[in-house]
Amino acid sequence: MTLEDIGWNDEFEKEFRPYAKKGWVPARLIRDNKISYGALLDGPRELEVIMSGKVYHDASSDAELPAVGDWVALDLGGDDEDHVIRARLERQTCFSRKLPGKSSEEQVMAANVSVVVVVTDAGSDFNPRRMERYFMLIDRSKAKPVVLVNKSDLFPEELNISAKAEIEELNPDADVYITSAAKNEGLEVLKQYLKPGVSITIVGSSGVGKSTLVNQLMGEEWQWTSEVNELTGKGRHTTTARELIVLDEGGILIDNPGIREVQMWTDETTLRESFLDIDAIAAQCQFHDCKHGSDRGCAIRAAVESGVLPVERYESYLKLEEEIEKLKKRRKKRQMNTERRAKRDHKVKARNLADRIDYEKRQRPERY
Ligand SMILES: Nc1nc2c(ncn2[C@@H]2O[C@H](COP(=O)(O)OP(=O)(O)OP(=O)(O)O)[C@@H](O)[C@H]2O)c(=O)[nH]1
Ligand SMILES: [Zn+2]
Repeated sequence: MTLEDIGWNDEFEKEFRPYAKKGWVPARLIRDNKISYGALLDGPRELEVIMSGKVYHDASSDAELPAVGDWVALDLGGDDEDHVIRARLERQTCFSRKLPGKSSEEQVMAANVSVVVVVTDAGSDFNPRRMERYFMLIDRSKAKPVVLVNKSDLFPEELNISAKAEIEELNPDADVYITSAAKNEGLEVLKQYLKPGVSITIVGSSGVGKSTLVNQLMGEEWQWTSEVNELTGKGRHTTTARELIVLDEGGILIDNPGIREVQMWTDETTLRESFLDIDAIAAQCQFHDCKHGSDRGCAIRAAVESGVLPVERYESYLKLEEEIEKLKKRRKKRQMNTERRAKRDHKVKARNLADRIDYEKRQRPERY
């Protein structure tokens, strides 16, 4: 397997030249362990690496820190020494989200991904608002949006077709297909995107068929979970790790829990945004901390009384925080599972990043 097989190209090569002179080597990050990263190198070889204090301090925001999918310049350490990220190459695409709420902090889910596949279905998962949200993220990332209306075997053909049409109307740039991952129907359309060196990622709600799709793409011999070695966390394929899979027929699949989590975040933002009109009315309340009950000067109450705001709509607004709370619980659960896995798979050498950098400085003072 070559570097090109995992996404290396001329542009990266050019940018890397000065780093090569320093004796550093290119590597692609495939896993974010918070303290360390999993990196894939020529060979292929997988290493656990850490970022240098300089890379950490030079980043003016979290989004500038190395992320899954990034290409980095790696300073290989000898035995018992750390392998250190000295620089991050410019991202050619960047699939990221802004954290909800007041924070404007951006979080990178996957760098250098050319195609984002959104999986949905024509049934209970179908949600044009959520789909719009995905499209916004993909559009900003510069990746190509592809949508699969999956589980086609469960729904009448007309329903699948109208779901497809509705999605196409939302975004003329998106390629939309009707598929059944379980029956391996319609998936051949993905071949046109899965070219050597092209990275794709798959998003969509839980249970919509992402893992089933991945299994089909990997071919019969691959089992997404059962073939993963419990100790190393690596798949049976020697050329790949679970988070970055080089498909036999070309194409690089990037998948991790952080990317999968985008759906919950998307749902929260969509929920909030669907009540912007009520937020606007609430902003007119006389008191900042108005409970919209018997409070004096309540604009919400006035709007309900005058019929401007239907009472049912106000009631569903009241459930909003409850819904978001539910989403957060699910997110937390998923995060805990991920962390548990990361701890099991990798030895955590220090409690936090600052300790980690400190440790490195003490080990190799000559580099600072
Ligand atoms: N009938 C039908 N069932 C499907 C199809 N694709 C997936 N399923 C089933 O849906 C269930 C969930 O599928 P998964 O592939 O695990 O869903 P996922 O999107 O990976 O879910 P998370 O891992 O929670 O994100 C499984 O029981 C699959 O067999 C399909 O095209 N048709
Ligand atoms: Zn009020």
